[in-house]
Amino acid sequence: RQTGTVETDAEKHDVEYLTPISIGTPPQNLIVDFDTGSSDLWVFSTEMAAKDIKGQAVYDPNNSSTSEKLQGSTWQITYGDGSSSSGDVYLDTVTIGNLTVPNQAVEAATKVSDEFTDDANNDGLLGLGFSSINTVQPTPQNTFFDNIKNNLDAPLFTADLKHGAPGSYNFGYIDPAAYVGNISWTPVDSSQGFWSFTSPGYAVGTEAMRNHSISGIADTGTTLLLLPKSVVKAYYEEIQGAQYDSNQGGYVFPCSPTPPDFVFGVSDGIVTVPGDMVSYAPVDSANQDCFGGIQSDTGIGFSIFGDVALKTSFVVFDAGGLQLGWGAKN
Ligand SMILES: O=C([C@@H]1CCCNC1)N1CCCCC1
Repeated sequence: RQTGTVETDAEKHDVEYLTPISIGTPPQNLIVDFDTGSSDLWVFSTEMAAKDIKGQAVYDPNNSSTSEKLQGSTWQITYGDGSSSSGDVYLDTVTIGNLTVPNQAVEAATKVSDEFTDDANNDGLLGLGFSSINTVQPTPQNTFFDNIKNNLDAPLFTADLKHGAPGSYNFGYIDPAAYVGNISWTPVDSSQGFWSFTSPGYAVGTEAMRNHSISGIADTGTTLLLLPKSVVKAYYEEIQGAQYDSNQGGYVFPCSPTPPDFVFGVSDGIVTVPGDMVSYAPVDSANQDCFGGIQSDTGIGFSIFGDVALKTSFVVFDAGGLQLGWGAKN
């Protein structure tokens, strides 16, 4: 039985968190976005048109003595923000930190949408959702975590994402030095392939908790905290000058004073998103108005607890107990 750890770094404004992995023999080093909201491990590859690659590292299966083409298999994924990618599939050795899966399905991209081409530092995605939503056809493939979880001391991983500082993903153990107090546990519904849970309520600033349950997914691959329209409206009503700005595509408000905290319940505990983390990023160089880190989940059908929520906590993704644990960071 094993455990592993790997450092993850925040891009500008914590828009995404990028983590090094290696693929093949000899190892090819790529830096990818660990995404608990999807379940494909796909990478930029030598099979793509040169015009679609702008600075990314690529996987070259022909340069790996351990790659094996999964004949006849293809994949295609479209994300909630409209971005997409597709390609074919190899089995190859994948290593994260000190953990290795010898025959991991590596989805080599032949095409990616502009959002990925224009994201120079991101070489692909590593899905940490449930394998039931892997897009490989005709036979869906397992995620890295599903392939290794039975070799781990415990079938779980943890995400310790930080604001503008390196964080870490750990596999197989809960680091007692990473959190203080008790971890609040809540059951996960994995039927849609996501780490889905229901928060019993929320509060704005120092107000009393409102009994308004919010169902959503813990998604390390989504930047913001996307909540029901009614909750978002109640929050921004407490900020002088906050308004929905159709040009920016979301709520914008004066960068100072610091907005109120947003608190949401997790079973017997609470998670506090500090006001200065709700203030996501200035909308212009004048730095007067800020784009909100809390926006509406309209049209998705459930909320998305993205990085704005996750980076406040030490989060345990427990596939054994099918539960999420939220702990206060040390
Ligand atoms: O495409 C996504 C997200 C996009 C950002 C990265 N994580 C996956 N989904 C999650 C929400 C429901 C629709 C699918």
